[in-house]
Amino acid sequence: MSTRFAQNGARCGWPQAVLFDLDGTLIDSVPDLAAAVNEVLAAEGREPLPREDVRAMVGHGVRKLVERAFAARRMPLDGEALDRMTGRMMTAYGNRLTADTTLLPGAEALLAAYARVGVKIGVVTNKPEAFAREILDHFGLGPSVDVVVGGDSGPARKPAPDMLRHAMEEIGLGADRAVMVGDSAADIDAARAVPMASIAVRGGYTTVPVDELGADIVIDKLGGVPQAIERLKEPA
Ligand SMILES: O=C(O)COP(=O)(O)O
Ligand SMILES: [Mg+2]
Repeated sequence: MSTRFAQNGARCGWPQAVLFDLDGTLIDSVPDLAAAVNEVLAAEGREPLPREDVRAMVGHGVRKLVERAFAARRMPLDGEALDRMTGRMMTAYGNRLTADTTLLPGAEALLAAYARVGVKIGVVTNKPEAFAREILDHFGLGPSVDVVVGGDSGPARKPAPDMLRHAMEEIGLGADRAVMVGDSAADIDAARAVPMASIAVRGGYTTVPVDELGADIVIDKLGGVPQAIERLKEPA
């Protein structure tokens, strides 16, 4: 992070806030998402999906994941049937939010470092807010995070800009004071629509090649965020 922060701890300068996507950016949740969706598929007599397939289905919320999973097992769902299966998925996944989910390397240190110097931290995820909070608390990240906006918090989900704007309203700063860090098109498209600076981290759940997402900077690892932010120009 900026030496300006490191040296004097002041809350001036840029950025004053960093917004993080959750799944594929701070955590690897696919093992639990896959186990839960396979439980719901099994109850309908459907074959399980490999984790790699589920990985490509994450990022647009629980309902979208259920829709994609059933479509992949030749059982397209919509309307009430999709509502019902989404309800089952909420129960199945809610029962194992952190059974096999892991923090991605560098997540803990990064959030703690920003929190220490007074940079506001937001988590902006398409997964339900309560699930996100439970996961963050499980990994001890809750106290470092100033605002959590989930797919059911009210604002339209990413790739719409609304959740990012809402997070900045809660934080009390303009979008030009923040950077969005994410793994997929939903995150980077949302940031561009705000508009807000963005960093894409490789290795997440994107189906679009990371270099084609249109982020201001692409980095290999979460630990590279502070250096990437140094390279981003502070908005006028
Ligand atoms: O699709 C989801 O449930 C969440 O995905 P996100 O945390 O990457 O926004
Ligand atoms: Mg993600």
